[in-house]
Amino acid sequence: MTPLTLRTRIKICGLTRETDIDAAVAAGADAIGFVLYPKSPRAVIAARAGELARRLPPFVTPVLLFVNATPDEIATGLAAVPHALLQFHGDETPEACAAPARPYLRAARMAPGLDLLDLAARHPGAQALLLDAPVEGYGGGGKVFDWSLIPSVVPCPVVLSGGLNPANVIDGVMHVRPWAVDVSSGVESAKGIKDAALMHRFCQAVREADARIAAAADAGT
Ligand SMILES: O=C(O)c1ccccc1NCC(=O)[C@H](O)[C@H](O)COP(=O)(O)O
Repeated sequence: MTPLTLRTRIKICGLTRETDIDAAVAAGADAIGFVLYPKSPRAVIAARAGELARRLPPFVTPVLLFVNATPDEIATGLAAVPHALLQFHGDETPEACAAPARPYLRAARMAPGLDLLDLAARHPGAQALLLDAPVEGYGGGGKVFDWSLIPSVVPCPVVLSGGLNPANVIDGVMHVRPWAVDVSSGVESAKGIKDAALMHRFCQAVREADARIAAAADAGT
């Protein structure tokens, strides 16, 4: 998807506790997602996202995830976490995603028939497309989608998501070569409760995939 990446970025999503933030950062996460969708079992309110985001060190990006939120709800989230990247995970139109005039990720539910190139064209302002499995409740369902649905060339960075875990993320990175990976369920002990050991293993597995890709490039294969 993306030209050879030396280091696949890692986003861990759906954190609700300080201890999980610390463990995710220690494991090597580049971005931390806060779910501002009240129907999610991982939901936090904006003020809580602000508290948790203040714990992040420099160069670890907070991401605010919305599902069909109102402009007021998005503004409230941004007031609490002013430097956040936005993630739109619902049925938002391109105009709604662009309206806050902030960098954003557009989630795509990867079902047969989805035209990813058309989606990318309709979201010229998206920093990346986040490819997720189609699940009930919009996301965070821990389901893997068929990676062969991804076109060989996508004209923007791709975040591979949906059912990743320490056991399958090497395959995912090597198959898709995404700019970044995103995980929630696969590093949890319960919904919204992250497991430090699983986060560590997940990040190590991504680094292993990067090393294998670099070795293959060196070998000219
Ligand atoms: O986490 C949720 O509950 C959620 C609810 C509604 C929309 C999106 C949601 N989460 C999205 C994510 O956590 C990730 O961006 C991604 O989909 C990975 O989820 P998972 O398959 O659980 O690893």
